[in-house]
Amino acid sequence: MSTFSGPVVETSGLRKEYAVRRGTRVAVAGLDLAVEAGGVHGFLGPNGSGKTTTIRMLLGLARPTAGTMRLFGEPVPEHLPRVVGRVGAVVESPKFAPHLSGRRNLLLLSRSIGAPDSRVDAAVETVGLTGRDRDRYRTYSLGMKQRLAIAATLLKDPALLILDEPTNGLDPAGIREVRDTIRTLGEAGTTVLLSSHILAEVQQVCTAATIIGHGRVLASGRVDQLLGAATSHRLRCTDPHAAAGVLRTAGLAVTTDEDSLSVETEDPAAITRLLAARDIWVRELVPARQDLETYFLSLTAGDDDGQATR
Ligand SMILES: Nc1ncnc2c1ncn2[C@@H]1O[C@H](COP(=O)(O)OP(=O)(O)OP(=O)(O)O)[C@@H](O)[C@H]1O
Repeated sequence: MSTFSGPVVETSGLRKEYAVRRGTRVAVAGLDLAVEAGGVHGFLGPNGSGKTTTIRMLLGLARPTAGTMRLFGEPVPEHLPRVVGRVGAVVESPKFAPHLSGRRNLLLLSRSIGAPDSRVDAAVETVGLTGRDRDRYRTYSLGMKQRLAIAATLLKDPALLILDEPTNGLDPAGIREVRDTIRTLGEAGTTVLLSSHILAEVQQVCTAATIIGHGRVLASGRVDQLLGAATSHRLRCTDPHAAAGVLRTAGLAVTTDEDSLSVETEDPAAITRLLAARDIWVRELVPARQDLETYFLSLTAGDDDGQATR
């Protein structure tokens, strides 16, 4: 095992142009990406913003026009053979034999890569297919098929797992199953790079995120830092007009909005304390935390399709 301690995935000035009939299409336009070890890193952007192209380049499936990429510190694609054993990826739906059970499919795969059969049990358990693993693949729901695809990548016990839109086409139950699997993997120490355009889903599992648009990074960092601390609180109380005066006198920033107030403070207990002392009673006090979706929309506002332009 290497003692490498830098970002697990790193790209610098990564660019990909496709020749199209009327010139050149820029799919990735100078992308600087850094994914630190451990946890789930969301790779987020609207349709056509360059996520799949970036992932394909990292995996040696497409050749960059310019820029550099590293996996575990090794330049890729040049040294991909050195690191590929540590990388699992679900980019397209893998082919499983429909008449065989999920378990049998995994056993065949694990033997083909020389992994011990015990890995199959571990993988089945991690993706939550225990109890259904002996059923035929063709009887699986889409969510189960997607989890089996993830299980297949776990057979080589990867330190980095790259998942491209793994919840695409799934119903809410399937999305939840796959999300739980991803969360389990991240908590177990696997670094997961998870591409998606469904922000609300991603927010629930990601520790860090990179948001791209037009093939460029718009924002990157820990999810809690991207969203900022919740300092804004929405307040409903018995006398909003008097409450606004009390809170402003105490030095808090207050804006009024019909029957509720918006109050800026890092200590919401102070609001209840100040108002109770003046016989004003709080009915509702809710932190108005920005969610990733709102943040994402504010960054990508005005994009028709997220595509890069020259
Ligand atoms: N083989 C190709 N030839 C020409 N253009 C391509 C090719 N592959 C991708 N593109 C274009 O590159 C841009 C980025 O596509 P890409 O699939 O990487 O985006 P994405 O962020 O993964 O989108 P989605 O969420 O829809 O999967 C798009 O404009 C797409 O049409």
